[in-house]
Amino acid sequence: MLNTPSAPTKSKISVKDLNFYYGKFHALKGINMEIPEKRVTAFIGPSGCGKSTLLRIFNRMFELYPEQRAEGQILLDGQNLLTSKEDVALLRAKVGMVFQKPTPFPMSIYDNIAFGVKLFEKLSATDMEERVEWALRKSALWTEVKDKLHQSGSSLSGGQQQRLCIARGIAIKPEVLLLDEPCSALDPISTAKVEELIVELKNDYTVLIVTHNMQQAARCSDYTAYMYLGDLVEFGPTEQMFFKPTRKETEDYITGRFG
Ligand SMILES: Nc1ncnc2c1ncn2[C@@H]1O[C@H](COP(=O)(O)OP(=O)(O)OP(=O)(O)O)[C@@H](O)[C@H]1O
Repeated sequence: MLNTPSAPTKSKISVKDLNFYYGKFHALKGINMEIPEKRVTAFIGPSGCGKSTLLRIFNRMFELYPEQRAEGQILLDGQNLLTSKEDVALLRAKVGMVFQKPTPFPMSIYDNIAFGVKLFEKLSATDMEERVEWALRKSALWTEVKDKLHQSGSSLSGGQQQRLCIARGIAIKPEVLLLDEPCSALDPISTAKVEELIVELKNDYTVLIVTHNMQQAARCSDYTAYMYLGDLVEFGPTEQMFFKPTRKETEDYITGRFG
């Protein structure tokens, strides 16, 4: 069953004439798109088309590397985050990211979540306990870990670790959550749990997900962007992209005739 976006929603992120370079390599070419608020937008396309590159621009991750350069505008609620003077740590509190491989910090389950919250908020011990429980419940992990909050995060299974990373990401209450192939290291049961969670998260967050798994894009996303060789080929409601794409290239990719 494909998702049909419910009521239309306002744009959370506007991408305008975005070009991106790794040194001289032109990796993203004139991308324009409006990413809807409180919806799940999936980025699909063959390996190397620029999906992860685009995702990492949304929280300025690329700035860690001096040879990487973005031109154009990315407006988050109207503010260009590429030129904003805002501290990058504050941007990353608003735009959280979860990576392909689960990356729990080498500390307890509880501290994995409390650590990031402490950077941005001064909470009493009781409020912190509530926040940790809230994030773990939202991430569908609470019942599995509530009796072992002080055990190491790395003692959890891969799927539980990934849900812990999602809990850590949402505990600081971001507005946007970036998920870069969050299920690629997970078994089918854990994948199903994370997918359910993604659908749940859009009640509160704008979710952007890079995935190689077309069924996953179809199951979880409201909007889908198909990319190829640094171009955004087509972007629209997921149902339309899967059943009535306007571009032949999209249809070929989605039906597996690509390549
Ligand atoms: N650090 C880098 N330096 C130079 N080129 C890079 C770098 N990272 C990515 N690229 C190139 O940029 C292009 C886009 O890569 P990107 O990782 O964004 O693609 P992708 O669609 O996410 O691929 P995949 O699905 O395989 O993860 C590719 O041609 C890649 O080789």
